[in-house]
Amino acid sequence: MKAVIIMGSKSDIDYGKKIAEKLKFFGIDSVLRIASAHKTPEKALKILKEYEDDDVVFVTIAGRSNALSGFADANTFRPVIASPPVSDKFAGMDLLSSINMPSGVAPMLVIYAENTALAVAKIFALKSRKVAEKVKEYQRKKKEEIERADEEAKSI
Ligand SMILES: Nc1c(C(=O)O)ncn1[C@@H]1O[C@H](COP(=O)(O)O)[C@@H](O)[C@H]1O
Repeated sequence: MKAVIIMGSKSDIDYGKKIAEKLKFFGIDSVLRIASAHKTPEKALKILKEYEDDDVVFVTIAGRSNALSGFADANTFRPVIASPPVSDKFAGMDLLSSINMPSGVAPMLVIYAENTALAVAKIFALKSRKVAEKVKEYQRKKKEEIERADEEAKSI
């Protein structure tokens, strides 16, 4: 059970590390790899094949024009979560390249590191009781945060 985080460039490394860090809360190991569908498609394919026989979820991080996520999804039977780094450059329009896929290509789009880790965890929770319990704990904590915030807001 592992998340394979494939980044399109070394420039995505901080975002990749952030997802890896968030996955630790759920008890999920991850590995960080770099390959670009635009620039090194053979390498991207090799990475997919390297892990595909294990129980993995692929997370693809690709800014600007996201070819990597669709490419990855079309070439593996494992789930692919596209988690493009959000950028306000170019009016945030990079995100559009992660949405409208050709038929038969279905990477799941989730943005932000924490949400991406949660999505990975929910997939693994299908098989692991331990991960399922961590997801429930996570959700409990989120609800408690809102309860606390509400109490504070009331007394302003
Ligand atoms: N979107 C893609 C792909 C791809 O989709 O194959 N390869 C690199 N990139 C992204 O382009 C941005 C700049 O990449 P460079 O550093 O190579 O210029 C990065 O966010 C990367 O993920």
